[in-house]
Amino acid sequence: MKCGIMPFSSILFLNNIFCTFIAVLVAVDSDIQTFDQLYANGIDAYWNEDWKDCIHYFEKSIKSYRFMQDSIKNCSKQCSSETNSKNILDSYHHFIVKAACLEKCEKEKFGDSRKFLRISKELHESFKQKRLYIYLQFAYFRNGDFAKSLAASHTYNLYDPDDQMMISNMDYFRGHENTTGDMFINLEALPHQTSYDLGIEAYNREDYKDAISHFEEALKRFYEEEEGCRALCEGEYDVGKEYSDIPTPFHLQIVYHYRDVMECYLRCPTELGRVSLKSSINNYLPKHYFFLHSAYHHMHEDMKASECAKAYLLFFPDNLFINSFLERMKVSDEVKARKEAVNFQHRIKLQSELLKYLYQKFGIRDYDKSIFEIYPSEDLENLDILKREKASKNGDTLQPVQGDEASDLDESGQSDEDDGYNSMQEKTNDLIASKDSYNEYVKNIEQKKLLDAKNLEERLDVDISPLQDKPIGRQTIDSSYIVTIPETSDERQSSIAEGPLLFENTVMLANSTQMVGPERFAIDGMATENECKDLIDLQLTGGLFGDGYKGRAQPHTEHELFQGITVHRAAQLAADGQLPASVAKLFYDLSERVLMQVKAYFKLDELYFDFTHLVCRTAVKDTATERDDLSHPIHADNCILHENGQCIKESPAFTWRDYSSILYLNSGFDGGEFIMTDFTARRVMLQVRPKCGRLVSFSAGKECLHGVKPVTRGRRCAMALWFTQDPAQNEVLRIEAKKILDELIVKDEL
Ligand SMILES: O=C(O)CCC(=O)C(=O)O
Ligand SMILES: [Fe+2]
Repeated sequence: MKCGIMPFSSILFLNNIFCTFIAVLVAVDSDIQTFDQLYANGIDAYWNEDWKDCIHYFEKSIKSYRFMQDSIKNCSKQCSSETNSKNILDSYHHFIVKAACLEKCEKEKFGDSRKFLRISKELHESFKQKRLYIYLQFAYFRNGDFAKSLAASHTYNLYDPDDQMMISNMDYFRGHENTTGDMFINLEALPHQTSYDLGIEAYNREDYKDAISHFEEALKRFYEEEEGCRALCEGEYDVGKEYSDIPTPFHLQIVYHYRDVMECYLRCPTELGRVSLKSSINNYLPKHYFFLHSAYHHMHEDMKASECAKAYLLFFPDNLFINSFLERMKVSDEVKARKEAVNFQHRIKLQSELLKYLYQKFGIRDYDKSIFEIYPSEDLENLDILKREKASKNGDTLQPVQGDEASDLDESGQSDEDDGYNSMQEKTNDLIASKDSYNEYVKNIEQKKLLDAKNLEERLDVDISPLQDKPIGRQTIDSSYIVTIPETSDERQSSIAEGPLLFENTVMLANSTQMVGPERFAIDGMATENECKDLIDLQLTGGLFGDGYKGRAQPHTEHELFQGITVHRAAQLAADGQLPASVAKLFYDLSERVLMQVKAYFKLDELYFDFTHLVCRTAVKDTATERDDLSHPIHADNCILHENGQCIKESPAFTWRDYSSILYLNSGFDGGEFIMTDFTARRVMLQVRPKCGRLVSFSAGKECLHGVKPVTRGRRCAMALWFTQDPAQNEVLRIEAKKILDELIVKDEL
């Protein structure tokens, strides 16, 4: 027999993994066959190009393996409930009862000989590593079973995305005319992960009811699987063989075995979060509780939200966000963390302590430390990032899809079925003070806008037809009625404010009406010249090229370089002594001031940070001054602008963002005006020239399509801030940053 395997798309040879398999036995139904017989038969058939037989034997191996695993899990479950020892970790009584029970149960399932259950580590590994699918995909393919071959390739590709052979197979399938979306089946999908993924999907859709039911199901399945995983840990150890060269007196043998079993136990929670060969979802179990807490809170089931919040704290007791939730809701001590989470944590703690004790007693120092770090550090920012990751998975964030314009919008720019503006109002209604009068006001503005838009349509003297074949959002033309917010604030001082100005030295530039649309304003004087200068210095010292755009330094245009820094990074740099703490603090404080002003102006009860970014756009030297692109294409901040003019709240948009602000830090560059367009995303209706301390703020939906004109000379710096009304989206890294800064300030004061 030759050891090798062929991909169907090339004649590459892969070392035959099965050459090293050791003979083991397994029994399935009454048809007793060894695993190696099944394999050997499968492989023989493979090389004889007898695809039917090959498939038959391999499928049977998979079935047998699953049957064996399920049986062990079931026996263990059954036998655990037969013993009721209080002190499970020590009780010999418990061992004897359970061992006798297992013996009986397994005998019933597998027949007389316990050796049927033996399976070599190598073979076990190959099952775990799904290597069978490498063979199967080819056998299916040659047997003419296109869909199954695709599914087998897909299954292995998910498990080992770096495997070149499977990558080329998948390329082949994707380009094939017979391929349909429903053929991409993961034959090894884990039910608990499937539920978890559905939960995340529902959560991102803001369908919290659905999210709850998926996450609850995922949790239930997680605990069942975790129990099963531990049962397999108990079942797979071959005493005597591993330690054959060491004298193994009774107690020592038990301890050695027990050590292996406990190591295996403690790996279970991580293994259950495994999505591929190299990656596992971080903090898989705690995340269930975080999302459940948030989803229940959205559904106003605050008791359940609190129980999940407390369950989350069992893993990460210092989480500021959850702690502040419990404080805010005044949750009493009577409310306890979810029971299953308490039990889980308790058991993990006991097992870890016992294993550590064992290592210590035996002087073992070179153990795998990660075993005790199941949930090593909180990556809660990743819950935030999780969405961002999803959001930017398809490349650029918030860039409109390219294509021809084919607008099916009505004159108001709103499509019938997707009225983001109204639904955002619905969402925030209960949060807005003096709701009715405010709504009345918004309705008036909206009506006025409709009228204006209609009138403008008739009066516009510009022809947009040459732009029709260009992607929406990348080019604009000025309307003949473009409103330019003046350079100096004096002309606008008489504007009527919608909410109060909070800070001294600030002056109103323009309110919503003057900015020709709902929910927008511009204010001057939010930062002093010195503050602007310090922040620009901070940006230039600590800013990263392409920050926020996956390191792409030219995310929007090849004519400019984009650099950014977050509050968290600024705080970290200050902690490392690379920046003055006072400047990092200024960044934090100034952004805080902006939030307060936005909240006051729009009369909001609650507003949270989603993301804050200090950014500079620098014109590349000798670049064209006559540019027909934009520094930042026209977009909305919480929906995807499609070529038909619709802006849909869907991934990869940051759908939870409700308000946006830009605090400008300088002038003295060419171009770079902030612009707002009408619903076509082509006609500029409003223009603001940046300058130090000038703040522009607006709602993040499709009612505020905006962008930046090309910066043709110099550097344009600004603080961009996005806010949300959803407490679950409160930016966790910012809370971290505050912690770092507070510590630094205290140190400075000492
Ligand atoms: O810098 C500006 O004026 C606007 C930037 C912007 O709209 C964004 O980053 O989403
Ligand atoms: Fe924006």
